[in-house]
Amino acid sequence: MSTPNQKNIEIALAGESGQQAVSPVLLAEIFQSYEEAVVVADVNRRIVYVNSAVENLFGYNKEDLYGKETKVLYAEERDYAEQGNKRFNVDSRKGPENYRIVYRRADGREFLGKTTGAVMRNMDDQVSGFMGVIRPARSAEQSLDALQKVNTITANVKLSHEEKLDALLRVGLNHFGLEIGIVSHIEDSKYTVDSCVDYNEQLEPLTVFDLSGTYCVHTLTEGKPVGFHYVRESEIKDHPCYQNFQLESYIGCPIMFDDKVYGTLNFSSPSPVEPFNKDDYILIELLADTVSYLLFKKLAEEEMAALARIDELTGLPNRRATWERLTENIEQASRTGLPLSVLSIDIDHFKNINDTWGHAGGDLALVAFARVANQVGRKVDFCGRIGGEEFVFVLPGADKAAAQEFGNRLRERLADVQVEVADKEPIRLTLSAGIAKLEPGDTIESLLARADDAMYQAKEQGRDRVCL
Ligand SMILES: Nc1nc2c(ncn2[C@@H]2O[C@H](COP(=O)(O)OP(=O)(O)OP(=O)(O)O)[C@@H](O)[C@H]2O)c(=O)[nH]1
Repeated sequence: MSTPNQKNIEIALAGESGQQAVSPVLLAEIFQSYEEAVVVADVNRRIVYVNSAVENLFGYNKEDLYGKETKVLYAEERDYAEQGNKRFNVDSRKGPENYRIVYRRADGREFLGKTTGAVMRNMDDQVSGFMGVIRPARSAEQSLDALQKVNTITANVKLSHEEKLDALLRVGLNHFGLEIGIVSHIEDSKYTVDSCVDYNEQLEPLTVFDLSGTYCVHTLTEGKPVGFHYVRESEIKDHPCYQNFQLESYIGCPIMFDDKVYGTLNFSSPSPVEPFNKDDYILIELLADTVSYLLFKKLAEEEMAALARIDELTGLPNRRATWERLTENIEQASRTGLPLSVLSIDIDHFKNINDTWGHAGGDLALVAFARVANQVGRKVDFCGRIGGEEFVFVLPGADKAAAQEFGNRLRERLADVQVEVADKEPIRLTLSAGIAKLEPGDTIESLLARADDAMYQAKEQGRDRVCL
């Protein structure tokens, strides 16, 4: 008796000559009772036959699949294309091969499948179709696959910190078959979503919850990975997280940072899942360690970047940072139309200070100037060290008169300072400053050049003064 699929298989298996290598009816009968999922496709990679195991594994009815490209079974379109290039094309001479592919079920869940695939040829040696036999990988193999992905993600220099976290969360979601992945930051009872992937697109980063309203409270109490696969059937069914969000499944692990709890890595879903096993707990611990490493790396990079912008001696913004901030201020002033003035400042007779009090004394004098500069400026003002004893003060919102008043106040405050040096008279400092106000068409260079000119005037006129 012929099955409804027989015609399709005949077409797929028969070459143009119509000669068949093996009876399609026999194939269908064998595969029907086969425990592993068998997919047969024609030369265009369209599905012509699936057995019952495919229906179970992928959650489709056979009829839904016939005529569709095998792409429908793949989680990643890229994998489908790659398989086409490698194996499932008419030029392929390779025999059966074993490989691993992430597949997607009808309900969207993904799984790793060990696959044996081959090109089928008829008696005339023409490609008559493709066949794949698929077995879901066992948990340990899936964990290994997830770990390989984690490795690839962390090693990828092209990904930003945020992209890496996003990719790691997706690895966890795929592995555990859950829908919401979160990196949380927890301080006291405040639970803040640092990063998240929510397949239902409801959760946003920076959302804040009370820790007691999340399952993570259990994770932190235990201090190790904790999982609930079916909350309704568990002892925590009265938990506020279940009452409020009906999350049936959860697996979470503390993220440790500098020997303290930073927060948690957790995955959850409104649907129950298979019970979590030992490998799952090992995997989430490794994922949490990876997140912790990424957080540490980001912090270290931020510190390095900040250090590269700070003058080591005075703690003021260095030349590079001064340029960056002044560029921002100029852009802002051009946008708002508010005035912006700068002071070019040079400490007077500094060579003499070095000669008299030594280089170390000169350094102390520079530090003393920086302290005064920080005290005199408003929050929006900033002073940068752009050379040895040369500084630039940037005053957003100040016109020339306000800048002059400010310069004189700075001069007077500096005059009050005595820099104590062991066994010597204290150092007293004066400064010469020149003011320039931002004009339309100014660049940093033209603005600072005018301020420098005014500063040289102040030097020429006898120092310890502010010139316009
Ligand atoms: N102690 C110390 N001295 C520095 C530093 N950077 C530059 N200098 C010195 O600052 C002095 C600057 O001197 P000059 O540019 O000749 O000018 P000046 O002596 O300040 O004289 P006027 O600017 O004309 O008032 C030089 O002797 C530099 O060696 C530093 O980081 N520490």
